[in-house]
Amino acid sequence: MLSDDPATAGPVIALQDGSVAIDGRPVLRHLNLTVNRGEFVALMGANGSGKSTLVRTLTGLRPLSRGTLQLFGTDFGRFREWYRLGYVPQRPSAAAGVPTSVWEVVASGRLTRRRPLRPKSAADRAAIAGALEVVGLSDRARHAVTTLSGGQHQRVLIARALAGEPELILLDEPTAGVDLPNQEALAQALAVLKERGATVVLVTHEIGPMEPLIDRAIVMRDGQIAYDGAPLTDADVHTPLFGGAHAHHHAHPEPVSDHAVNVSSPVDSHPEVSS
Ligand SMILES: Nc1ncnc2c1ncn2[C@@H]1O[C@H](COP(=O)(O)OP(=O)(O)OP(=O)(O)O)[C@@H](O)[C@H]1O
Repeated sequence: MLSDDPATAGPVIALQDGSVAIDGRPVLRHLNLTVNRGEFVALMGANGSGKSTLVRTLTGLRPLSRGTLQLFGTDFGRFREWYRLGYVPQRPSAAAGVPTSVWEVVASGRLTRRRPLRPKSAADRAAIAGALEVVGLSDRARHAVTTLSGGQHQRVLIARALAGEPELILLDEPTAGVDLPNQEALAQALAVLKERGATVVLVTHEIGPMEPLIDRAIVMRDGQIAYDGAPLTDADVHTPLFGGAHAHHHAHPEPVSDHAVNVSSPVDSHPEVSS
């Protein structure tokens, strides 16, 4: 999946002085963030601190109002290699509309790899089957996604991202409202990605079974990076770093989350994140 080409040896994400304003209100303020190839980063912080906005900015769903962003060494404005990114949004959307099978949702993750109007290749089929296996849902391939639990649903979305064989995967609270067995299945899927050398940015409120995977923790506070360093534990979440005793996080309620600030994509030409 990864090449040893020296041209791809630099940081996967390089954000400099990045600011984002929503309706004129600053939501991200002067962020500097470099993520190197193969790092597994936990992005943490109190509710409303800007984690989702940062992830959306990194995928192009939210434009920067100031600063520069490079992905894989390419200026964001010139970046076209969307197949190198996988994105699992906060809000589960796989079941919207007509009942779609698990296999179809995962297959949609191959869209940016395929040339239009071509039948799926053997490589496509192998990638789809492999992604379902990684998340432990091979036996559910023909089931309608509407029949799945919230945790299984999240695993389908992760399989969709995996099917595109991304080098960088961004996941926005995949474990929120998910029971422990499903969290463990998610952790196993992410461990496979990590072994393959992928770079992972994981927004999370609780670390739980992800703990052994995490190389680096970033804590957001009021749209800025309050901490960037060694991995934290779930106990650290109650420290002032996270906004003090009155600003504890709460996991989003079942099913998974129904986030009030869901945004639609202002970037039409971005099939991997807009479906
Ligand atoms: N579409 C939007 N319209 C208005 N305000 C928004 C929008 N999206 C985000 N915000 C605001 O930006 C700030 C950061 O929100 P964001 O969702 O990025 O935080 P978060 O750290 O991901 O929070 P959570 O843990 O609750 O998901 C919040 O104050 C939020 O209200």
